[in-house]
Amino acid sequence: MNEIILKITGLTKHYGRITAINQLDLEVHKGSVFGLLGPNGSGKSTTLGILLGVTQKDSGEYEWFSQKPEASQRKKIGAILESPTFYPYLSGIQNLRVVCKIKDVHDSRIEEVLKQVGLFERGNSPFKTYSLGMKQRLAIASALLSDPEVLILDEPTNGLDPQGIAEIRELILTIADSGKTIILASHLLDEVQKVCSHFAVLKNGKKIFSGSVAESLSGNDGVEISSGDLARLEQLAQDFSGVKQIRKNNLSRLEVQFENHVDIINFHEYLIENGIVLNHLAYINKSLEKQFLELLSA
Ligand SMILES: Nc1ncnc2c1ncn2[C@@H]1O[C@H](COP(=O)(O)OP(=O)(O)OP(=O)(O)O)[C@@H](O)[C@H]1O
Repeated sequence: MNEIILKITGLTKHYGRITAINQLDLEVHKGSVFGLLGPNGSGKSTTLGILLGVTQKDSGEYEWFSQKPEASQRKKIGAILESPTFYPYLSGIQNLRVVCKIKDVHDSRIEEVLKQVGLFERGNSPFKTYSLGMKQRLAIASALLSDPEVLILDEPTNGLDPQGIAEIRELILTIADSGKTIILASHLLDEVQKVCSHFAVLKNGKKIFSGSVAESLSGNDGVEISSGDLARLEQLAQDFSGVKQIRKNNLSRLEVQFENHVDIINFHEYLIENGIVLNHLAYINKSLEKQFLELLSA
């Protein structure tokens, strides 16, 4: 996952007095599912628009595949920025034929992409009979026609019902498994948490955080423990080096925070060696949501 697919440096865009993107730096690595997370108006769509060459930047640079932007790269990037317009009376297959002509892609790709998005059985039905989720899947199929290395999606589950949302998220993961790099903009933390491997948080056009989702989720916030002899447990916890903080909560359990997560295992072994058997042990995990809200309110 070390190859850099996209590198953005100091990207800035103003709309009159509004700074839509402010000195944005980002790196997206091959094979990752990268989430651009931020509330409405934080600059996600503007960023994607610039990266696709449909919006002019004011300053800063970006490189796709370690090269300065040029038209030929667009073939390697599939994108859905807004709901694409399909002909309502034409079938899925006929609509994709139109896209093939525009993109100069051979028709033989249609069967493959329809299978990929799970629409093969409905390929001959008119577009207007598709559910919203199916329409979105056809849009993704259309973006996949040129077999791009990168797929860019702006709010891919907007307006879908829970089943449609689950299907699209599943599809994104399947596409990522096939080796493509995916960049998606979303204001939904839950979405980023469920499908992305890495993410950056934008606020007023500025990047206020970037990192791996797994690392952010495994943020060691400690454990909640209790035992028959709480006083002894507390004493042992105080004596253990690596314990940052101990607090008795309103369930008469101890919440113990550590300097780093390796210490949790060591800590448990240490308690057993000292004759303490825990009757409760639960990890306390600060959710990504809490971290996200903290970041945005900072
Ligand atoms: N064409 C435009 N003209 C003027 N201002 C714009 C234009 N496009 C975006 N903006 C402004 O730039 C800022 C960033 O907007 P952008 O659409 O990139 O954010 P976003 O994070 O994608 O939000 P949303 O999810 O609401 O689309 C906002 O303040 C928005 O009002």
